[in-house]
Amino acid sequence: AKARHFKWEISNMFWSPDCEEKVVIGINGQFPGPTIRARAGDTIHVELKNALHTEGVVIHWHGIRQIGTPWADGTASISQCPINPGESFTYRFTVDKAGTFFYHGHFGMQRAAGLYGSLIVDVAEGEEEPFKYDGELNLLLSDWYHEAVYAQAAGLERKDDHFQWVGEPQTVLINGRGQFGCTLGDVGDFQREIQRDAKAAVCEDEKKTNCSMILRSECGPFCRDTQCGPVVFDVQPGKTYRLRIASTTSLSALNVQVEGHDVTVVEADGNLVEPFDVSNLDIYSGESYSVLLKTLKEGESPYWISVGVIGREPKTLPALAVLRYVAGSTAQSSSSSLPTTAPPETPTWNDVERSRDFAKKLKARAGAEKPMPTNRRIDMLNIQDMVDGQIKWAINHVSLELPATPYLGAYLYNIQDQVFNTTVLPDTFKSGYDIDKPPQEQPEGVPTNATVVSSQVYTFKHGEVVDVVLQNADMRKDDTSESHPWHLHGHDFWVLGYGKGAYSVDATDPPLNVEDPPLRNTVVLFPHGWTAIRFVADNPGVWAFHCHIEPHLHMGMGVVLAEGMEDGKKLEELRKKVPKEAMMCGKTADDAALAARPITPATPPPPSP
Ligand SMILES: O=C1O[C@H]([C@@H](O)CO)C(O)=C1O
Repeated sequence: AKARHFKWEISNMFWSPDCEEKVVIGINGQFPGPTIRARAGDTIHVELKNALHTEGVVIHWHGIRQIGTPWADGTASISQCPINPGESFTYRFTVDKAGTFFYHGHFGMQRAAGLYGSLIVDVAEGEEEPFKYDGELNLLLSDWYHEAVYAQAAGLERKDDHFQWVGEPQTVLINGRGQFGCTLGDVGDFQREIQRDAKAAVCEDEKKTNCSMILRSECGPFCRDTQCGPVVFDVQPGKTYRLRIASTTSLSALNVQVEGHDVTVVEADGNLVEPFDVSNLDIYSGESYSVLLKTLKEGESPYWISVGVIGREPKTLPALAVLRYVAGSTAQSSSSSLPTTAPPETPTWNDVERSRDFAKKLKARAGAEKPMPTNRRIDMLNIQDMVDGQIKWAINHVSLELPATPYLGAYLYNIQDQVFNTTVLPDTFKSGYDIDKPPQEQPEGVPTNATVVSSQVYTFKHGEVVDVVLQNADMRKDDTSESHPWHLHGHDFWVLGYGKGAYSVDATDPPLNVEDPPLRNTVVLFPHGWTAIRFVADNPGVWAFHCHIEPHLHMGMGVVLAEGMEDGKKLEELRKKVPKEAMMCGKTADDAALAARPITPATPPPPSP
């Protein structure tokens, strides 16, 4: 295993992800940030300088479990203090297993501002994947808003009738590239409508070399070498490629299709799955997949890779990339043509049955460890409710509000009650809650508008095996319910099942899958349904578990899990390992400073004459 060192500077910069110039948060002048590539067992050292002038920053390593390094999880207010403008912080953690991951900002809505990149871990030296491939293509998917995240956040916080939802994104991006209001391929009426409304973009410098990729005249041209030029993947015929696909969208659920090619799913969230073939793949924010694609014979024309919105009524054009066949070793093919075919159509956005069927196809790869029996079940009712004039998302009627001091620091210095509300969160919600009614219209006996904003946590003894049943319900509007991708920090979990309506132990049909459930770190909760997962609380730390939709988390849709914090000895060990700079804020600032001070007494001042 190796130590891999990276030096990053994070700053605001002008960029044109979709041909419209805006400000993004970049790393070392790049958007998306640089790809981290490592092998399982390696240690990653990222020395990060915050060159933003007006806000702190943290980076979360999505899907990395941070075993024994909870302070490196990169969640502001939970695992560390934000790194102040001008200051540096070094993340040090082990990537313990192979897989397709990514990293992103986890303070405010910085992920939606473009702070993300890929993190790819290969198997350890000398080890092999149980499948073979000749090459890799990497697709980091995201969505992009023209409105600055500060305006988005402020809109979500407005009171009463002034609440301003972020709406659908302007553009879907593949590897940080997209074309606003414009599509490279021939499209249907709905898409033409969106296109007509939007401004056509032009190549930044048409005379630049390599501007060979002239696209549809009504909205182009786009040069391949501009920031919004389409992604073109060159492939050779008769080979197998591993497509690594990860989604760090702020809002959108996506569906990915490669025209003319079925793919075989082999990995989900860094875990091997029993291979299965699909013609298209759903991916929610926070998820990642690897699929194998077999290329066709020589002389094929180019094909579209299409990434469209599902789950919410789309107002955003599908993103398109090109799969270009090049013969033999002439990788720099002169061919500049786009596919002449119509891009594959995205499945109907609200076909939940189709999406649920896809989700249910995922099973652990044969031979994987089976889950152990559970000790505890927590039901988590997901609702949207009004609190003091603000629209909030809440779990069991508690909407998460993060404290100024990191929870982890509060435990390390034993000052929990100075930092957050220490009343533990309830393991269930009031029986009789009608999930088919909005919170303000609950039947008698069930509290209405009972939601509070709070910093409370769930606590777990080391080694507890915990089932969580996420329960979806009506939003504030009757008969409406949305899908939510839930992401757990610090662990993978088994996905035991998905169901419709209200969860009930007796009526669970089919029963929960404890035979071959897939391990994941993100799972979708479908509209008006439930999702059951199981995890082992064997990684002492304080971890977030939340909806990965950026505006929903901002509206309180998450919970905090304090795990193994009851063991004084373990806490003592942990305290010695945590970099003090991680806790130099809020109520832990003094303790951390004290602990960092050298034992040797300061030199006494010279005696006055
Ligand atoms: O949190 C949300 O708010 C809006 C809507 O419910 C209120 O305008 C929406 O679609 C969300 O997902």
